[in-house]
Amino acid sequence: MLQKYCFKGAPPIQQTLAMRKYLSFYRNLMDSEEPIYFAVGLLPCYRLWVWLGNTLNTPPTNAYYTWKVENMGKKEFERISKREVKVPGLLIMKDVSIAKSEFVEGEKAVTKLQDYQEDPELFRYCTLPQILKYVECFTGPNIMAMHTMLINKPPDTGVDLFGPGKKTSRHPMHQDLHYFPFRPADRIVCAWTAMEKVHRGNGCLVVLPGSHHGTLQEHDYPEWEGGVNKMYHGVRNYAPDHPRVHLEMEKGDTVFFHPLLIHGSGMNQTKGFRKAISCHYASSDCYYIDVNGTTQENISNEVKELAVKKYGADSVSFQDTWALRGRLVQGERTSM
Ligand SMILES: CCCCCCCCCCCCCCCCC(=O)SCCNC(=O)CCNC(=O)[C@H](O)C(C)(C)COP(=O)(O)OP(=O)(O)OC[C@H]1O[C@@H](n2cnc3c(N)ncnc32)[C@H](O)[C@@H]1OP(=O)(O)O
Ligand SMILES: O=C(O)CCC(=O)C(=O)O
Repeated sequence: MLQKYCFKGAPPIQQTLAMRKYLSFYRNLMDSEEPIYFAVGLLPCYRLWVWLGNTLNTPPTNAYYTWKVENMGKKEFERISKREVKVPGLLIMKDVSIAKSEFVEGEKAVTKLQDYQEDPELFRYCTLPQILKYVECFTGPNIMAMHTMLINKPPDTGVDLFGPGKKTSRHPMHQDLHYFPFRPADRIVCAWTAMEKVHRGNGCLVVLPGSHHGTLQEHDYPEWEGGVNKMYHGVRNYAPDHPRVHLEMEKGDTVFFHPLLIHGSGMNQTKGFRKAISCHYASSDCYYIDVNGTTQENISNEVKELAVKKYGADSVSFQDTWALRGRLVQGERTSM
């Protein structure tokens, strides 16, 4: 640990007055109060680390970078999964293999948090200047965060609760534009950040390089033996011999990609959960399109059905579901 945080050794570490006061506060609390007060006393600190992690401008070269990444997002994910906080509009998704199971609970039951725009802790990711600086290159200065996800890809090894290796942790190859009723595509970009090391073993992203120069393809559910997650549509036809790149990434690495890029992710063959956080951004100067009669009609119908079921919103259009969830993160909300 000393090495990780660039200390030369233990001897030079001295207790300062501030450290002494801080530690004696907790000792007194523990010695003189009921244990519950100690837990309550720790709360400000629990929130402070996360705030510091999000606020400090700590680049990957800084000794505290790992500490910062560890304090961003993961704690909030835990609290949401345990239902300690309730976030308006948030969809908590279970993997199809356990969707009907009562026996998997907490973090292990959560494959994805979707639409975290009302959770200040997680949404801070979408406002990070380190991310927006690159996003702006694609969107221009008026930036909307349109779609937010924290993905917790579950193990698919068949050795634990997830059944006999049904491969449902895979994400079929798709183009994100299939889900979006707004254009132009060149003003939309996804930022996807690894919350831990991602590699082929735990299901990193797989991309077909150059495919973003093509057009939007027809998408539908792939015919997978073990079942497919709801709304996980895949591109119907793509050349199976198209070169592929597996994006192996370190914790904290971010990839930015075009909404026409054909991509997906593999099965998680480890016993751990592979976490990543992402946001789809669009220029607020983009405009909505009517997808009726196009290849996007199938997903539009599914999303509207979900909006009716969840919110009883029977007159909501596909475009409205996006306008309601989009949040301005920079500049002016001109059109979207
Ligand atoms: C303001 C209105 C907002 C409307 C919300 C719109 C969401 C739109 C999604 C857009 C995605 C854009 C993505 C672009 C980027 C590319 C991608 O990420 S592609 C993948 C996109 N798809 C998803 O992300 C799907 C996300 N999941 C969900 O939305 C939900 O978790 C859900 C699958 C719809 C289920 O949620 P919920 O209805 O809350 O679940 P339950 O009440 O527990 O169960 C209901 C019913 O559904 C079955 N079920 C649950 N989970 C799954 C699953 N993973 N796969 C299949 N079926 C599932 C469950 O068993 C219940 O079935 P029953 O028969 O009714 O008992
Ligand atoms: O994180 C993953 O496994 C896949 C995510 C993805 O394909 C997407 O965000 O469009």
